[in-house]
Amino acid sequence: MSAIEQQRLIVWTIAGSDSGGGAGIQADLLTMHDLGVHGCSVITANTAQNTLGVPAINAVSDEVLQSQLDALLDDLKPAAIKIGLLANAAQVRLVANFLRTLKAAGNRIPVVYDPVAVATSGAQLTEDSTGAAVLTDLLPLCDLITPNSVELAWLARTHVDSAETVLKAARSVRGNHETALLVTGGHLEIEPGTTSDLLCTGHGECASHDWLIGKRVDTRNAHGTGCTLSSAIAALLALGYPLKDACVVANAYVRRGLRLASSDHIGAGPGPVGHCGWPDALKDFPEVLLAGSERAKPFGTFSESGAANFAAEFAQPDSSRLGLYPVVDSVDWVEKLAEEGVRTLQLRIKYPRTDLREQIERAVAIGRRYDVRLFINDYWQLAIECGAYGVHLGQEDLQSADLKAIQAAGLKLGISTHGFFELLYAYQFRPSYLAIGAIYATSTKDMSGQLQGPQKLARMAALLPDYPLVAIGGINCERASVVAACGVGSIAVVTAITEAPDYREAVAQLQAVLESP
Ligand SMILES: Cc1ncc(COP(=O)(O)OP(=O)(O)O)c(N)n1
Ligand SMILES: Cc1ncsc1CCOP(=O)(O)O
Ligand SMILES: [Mg+2]
Repeated sequence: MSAIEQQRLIVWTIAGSDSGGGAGIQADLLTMHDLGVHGCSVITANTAQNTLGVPAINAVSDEVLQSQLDALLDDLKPAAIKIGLLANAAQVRLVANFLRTLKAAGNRIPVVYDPVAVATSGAQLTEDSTGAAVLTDLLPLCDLITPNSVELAWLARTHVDSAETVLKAARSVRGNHETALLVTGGHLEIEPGTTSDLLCTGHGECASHDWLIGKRVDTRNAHGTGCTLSSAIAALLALGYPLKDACVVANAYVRRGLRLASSDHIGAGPGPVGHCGWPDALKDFPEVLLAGSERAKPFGTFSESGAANFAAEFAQPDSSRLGLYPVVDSVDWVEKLAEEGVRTLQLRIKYPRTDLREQIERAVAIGRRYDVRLFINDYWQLAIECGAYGVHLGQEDLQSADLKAIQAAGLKLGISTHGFFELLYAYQFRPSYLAIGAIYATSTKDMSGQLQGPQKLARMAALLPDYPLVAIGGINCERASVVAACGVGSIAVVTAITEAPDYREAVAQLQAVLESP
């Protein structure tokens, strides 16, 4: 392969063919192509179907299924696997054996299983005994399974008709496995006018769940949404997106397809969801439900203690472009950079001494003198007491900090985010700015597993074009113009200034990049 050829990642779909072209293998390959990966197909059944129903399933034999898997493994190794319709328990066991062998050989390939059991038309697509085989053989080998509420009820052998019963059934299906579970909510309406997907992740003490709420798209063209969602997640996992990010981006991809294909007419029945490219509009993305908000009540996740500290809609800064934003660890640096005309600064003290309050007071006084937007990292109580311009908090601080007190004191609030899921989560607080990082590898802080890169940054920034956004992590004078072109109005740096041979020169260069039109 020459240096300019780029290897396209391969994603397999092990699923049924939909002769109507709306779901199954056909939807999967369209999705994978749309998201920039190469899709390979392993057909489990040649379903005869159109937009009105499914006259026949036509499962392939075990030999036919195995031969496709073996052929692909010889030459087209996957970066992720999506599994859809498995027509009977024997197919479940065959695919499970195949995955087990792959894993035993040391392959770490993400597997997403969409347990297709019942078509939107109501047609049963798999044999009854399949469910039990899924739970014992296949589920433990998957990273994520994505049932809709009907499929969840089928797997859990229970009735699912409310937030509470969805959560209970999801927990019973997951059992003690690490497999994450995303229950798609198209069939249930927990909050009027919306769809709610339940995402269960983590394991043991770290198990948690999130509700993803999206505006319901009024369309009958929803055929193939489950297949499209799961293959989009597989494609995104192959591309290196973390699971929660892959789930919210795939959710948006499907809702974009529903919105843009809503007026299509294909067949006499419900037509297929569209495959309409990367989701770049915030309106297609779900909102992440916050436990402290009133809205969480019908979902059973409302917590009185969370609500006591909860606030949203923080004071906006005087400009949505905060410009060059050095993050420094001493009052001396605050003063030197204020003297250079830097207008946004953060005091980030990770090893506090006994005179922490005094340091913050001095920094605040300098900030006032030079008209600097001075943010204090972590120490929100001292920031309030000393009258700082604002506070910068990490995701984990959002549970413990008293957001009501920060808001009541009129302080601005900046929140760190690392990817799409956290961006959507933090946006629910409507902070004064959202920071996105780490853009590049950095020696200042361990950010392994949280690197975004400029393409992802640009995709995130496109969702909030007018919102104050700050990029941070590994940014230096050479990289600053690429980062600024991603659509952020501010760049936060530590070492690009504190370790520069001439910090004045670094400030001037970085400011020039941010101020150029
Ligand atoms: C502008 C900006 N963005 C991100 C961070 C990181 O904050 P946090 O997640 O709280 O981590 P620590 O800085 O506390 O290690 C930041 N400080 N500033
Ligand atoms: C505090 C922080 N948060 C995310 S990356 C980072 C460090 C940025 O430092 P540098 O600009 O030296 O890479
Ligand atoms: Mg912090």
